Amino acid sequence: MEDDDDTKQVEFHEMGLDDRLLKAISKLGWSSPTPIQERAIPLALEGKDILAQARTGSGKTGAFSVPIIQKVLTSKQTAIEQCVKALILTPTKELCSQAYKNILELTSCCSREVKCVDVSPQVPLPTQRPMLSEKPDIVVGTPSRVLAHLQAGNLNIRESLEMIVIDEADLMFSFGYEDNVKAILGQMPKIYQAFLMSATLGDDVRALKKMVLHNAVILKLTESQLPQTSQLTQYHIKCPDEDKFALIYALFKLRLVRGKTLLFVNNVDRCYKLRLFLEQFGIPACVLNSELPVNSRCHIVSQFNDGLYEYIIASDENLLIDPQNRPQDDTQKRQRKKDQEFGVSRGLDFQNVSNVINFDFPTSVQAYIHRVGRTARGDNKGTALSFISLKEMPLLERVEAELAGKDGQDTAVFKPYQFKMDEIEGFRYRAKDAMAAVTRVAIREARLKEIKQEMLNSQKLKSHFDENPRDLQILRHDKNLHTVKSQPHMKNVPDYLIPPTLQNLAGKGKGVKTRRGNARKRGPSEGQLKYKKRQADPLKSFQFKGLSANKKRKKEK
Ligand SMILES: Nc1ncnc2c1ncn2[C@@H]1O[C@H](COP(=O)(O)OP(=O)(O)OP(=O)(O)O)[C@@H](O)[C@H]1O
Repeated sequence: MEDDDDTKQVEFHEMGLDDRLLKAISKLGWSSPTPIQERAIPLALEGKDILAQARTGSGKTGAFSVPIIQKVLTSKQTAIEQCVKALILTPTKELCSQAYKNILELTSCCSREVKCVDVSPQVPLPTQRPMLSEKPDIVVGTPSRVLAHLQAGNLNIRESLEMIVIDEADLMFSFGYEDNVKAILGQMPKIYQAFLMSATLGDDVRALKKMVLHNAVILKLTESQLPQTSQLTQYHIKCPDEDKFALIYALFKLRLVRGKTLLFVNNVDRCYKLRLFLEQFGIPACVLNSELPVNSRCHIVSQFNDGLYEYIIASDENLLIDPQNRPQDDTQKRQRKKDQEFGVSRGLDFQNVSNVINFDFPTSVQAYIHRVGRTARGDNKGTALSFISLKEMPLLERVEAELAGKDGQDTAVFKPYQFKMDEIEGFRYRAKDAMAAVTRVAIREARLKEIKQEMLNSQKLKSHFDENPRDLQILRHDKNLHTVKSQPHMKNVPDYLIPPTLQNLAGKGKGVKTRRGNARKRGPSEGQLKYKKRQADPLKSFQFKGLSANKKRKKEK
């Protein structure tokens, strides 16, 4: 059954929602439902199964969370026993954490009545048993984690479960969850209400639909896969791979790219290569990839959302893996150090991202859509810029054909980014110098160093952070890795490097170094710098019961 009802806009307060839920919605600043919410919420409240396809960033999480919370609140009026009523499955831990947070926000005015837990964090199963034994109303998790709890007897849904959501449904099979989902369905009661949410409707979603839904309403929003050109501007710039580094250096230093920016590369090594390169020019960036512990990943995203970082270099390598080549058996899975339940570009709600830069062009159309969908979310505007080497051209053409074809845009999808590469010869020269320091060994060291550092942050200090959550705010993930030798002069841009046409745009005198400016401005003394550095390093500056971490370590020895 396809729903093509086209009547007037229905507002949240006309949906028969509980006042506490309406208050939380208003606290979130959601003045009106998005199109998918407007269509899905009333149908869900009627008890219909729903298959919803709507573009990335269109508010699908609210479309299933609002009716679930409403139904839980309604059932509380007559329920005698506390039980698990809804299960939300998403393919990555980050998405679990995001859905969980959204539910917490939506239940902020009824948090005593509606309990929700996220079981995705990779702690030992028994650690989560106590919270599941309280039979929370809503359980969020990845399919593998939920199944593990079901099999361990920590969770029982056979009698009580009323609703199941499969979010980012099109990823479930390609992330290898088919068997997990089947096994979970095998433990559900015969009658339940189900929601499948997806940005695309492919064969995998159709297969899931057969498995999970009964006579569902299909909400296929005929909007484009990405926001319209008035909201999202997509540029491309042709440059050989070796020029990409000089180009990004010039764009940042000349302030041609401003605001929070996500830079996508195609593998973990490239993350560190780019980070070490930028580090030499005094441009700090965080790295996000599947090797980092999940606590660090979630912390980086939340700090980025809080405005602590300007740049994140992300590799969405899981999305770029050909589904045919995903490791199938357990041995293979164990051999891969990377977290299979990781996804940077899928569904993650990075907030207020001004720019997405495809430093490396993604290897599939879907990966392009999901990366670029991290900007221009909700009703915000955004820019996407793709660097294209000659060998990446066919991929760009595929994306262009797909977006132009499906979205029916009357203008070209991509605008050429007007930039004269030959005007940045000086940047190229410096970039070459910096690249010489970014050796394979430096990259390997940086990768190892960061993993070690992040493991320490996320495990050893976890209990400290649990007790002192405010300290977590000052723990930074973008500090210099120091695996390449830094040359202080590289951090500044002398006048002669700035192309004449860009002298004004580059904000000369506002951070871009001029000769006079240098002479006048004396930096902090070495001692001041050391003190600042020490203060900025929570591992050194934390106070454990009146002792600094270092002193404590020494004392323990
Ligand atoms: N009714 C609304 N009004 C304004 N903003 C909203 C509304 N509903 C959701 N949002 C905001 O829009 C952003 C995107 O929402 P959400 O993450 O649910 O999108 P999505 O469709 O699930 O995207 P994806 O497919 O990438 O997961 C979020 O920041 C969310 O807070």
